[in-house]
Amino acid sequence: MSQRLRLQPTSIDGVVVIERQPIEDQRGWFDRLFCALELEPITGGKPIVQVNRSLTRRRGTVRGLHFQYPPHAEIKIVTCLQGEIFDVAVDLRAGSPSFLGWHAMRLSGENRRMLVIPEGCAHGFQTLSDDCELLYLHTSAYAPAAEGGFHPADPRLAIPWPLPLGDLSDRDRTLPYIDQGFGGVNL
Ligand SMILES: Cc1cn([C@H]2C[C@H](O)[C@@H](COP(=O)(O)OP(=O)(O)O[C@H]3O[C@@H](C)C(=O)[C@@H](O)[C@H]3O)O2)c(=O)[nH]c1=O
Repeated sequence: MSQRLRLQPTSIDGVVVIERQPIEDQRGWFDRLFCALELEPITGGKPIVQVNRSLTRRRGTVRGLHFQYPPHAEIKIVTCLQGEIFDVAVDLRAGSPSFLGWHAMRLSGENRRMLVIPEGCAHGFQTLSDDCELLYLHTSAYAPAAEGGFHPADPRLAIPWPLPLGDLSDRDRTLPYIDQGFGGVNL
């Protein structure tokens, strides 16, 4: 089977960039978004159990930083189908050598990059254009009672959002900063 998904590690264990290699001909293109076999090194064979899509209308909007606590911890594969975002994965895993470290990069409909957010890591993004459409693949179903989150402007993380923080949801506006006593997520 042809490889269409190229995996590139980052400095954070488990945070992986997936570069899609679409097939083009005179009609247009054919673009593989997921392949259980090619992505087995990432999912460890865990099935994708939910697929979600979101639209964010305004440039500068921030969503996040969100994660789910065990037993609903999830691997999340994030794709920007339309527009451009600044996407961030934050390592919250207890005992991780990169605890509270983060990886940030631009994802867009044009660059066809996807970011893998492993279990125990938070995810957030800022839209760099209007009308950004995202697609998420999840290894765990949405479990509101297991949701965790930290404020995107957390001073300990100091994430360099490219634009002033625009629209935030009511929930995200009230997310806490990381407490000094936070020991991380135990998986
Ligand atoms: C995340 C989620 C939300 N919802 C509901 C709850 C709420 O009424 C509405 C909007 O939810 P939120 O405000 O949490 O949506 P949003 O702030 O876009 O949440 C998302 O943020 C990014 C950063 C992620 O990584 C996603 O996994 C998810 O947490 O949709 C679901 O039904 N299923 C879901 O999986």
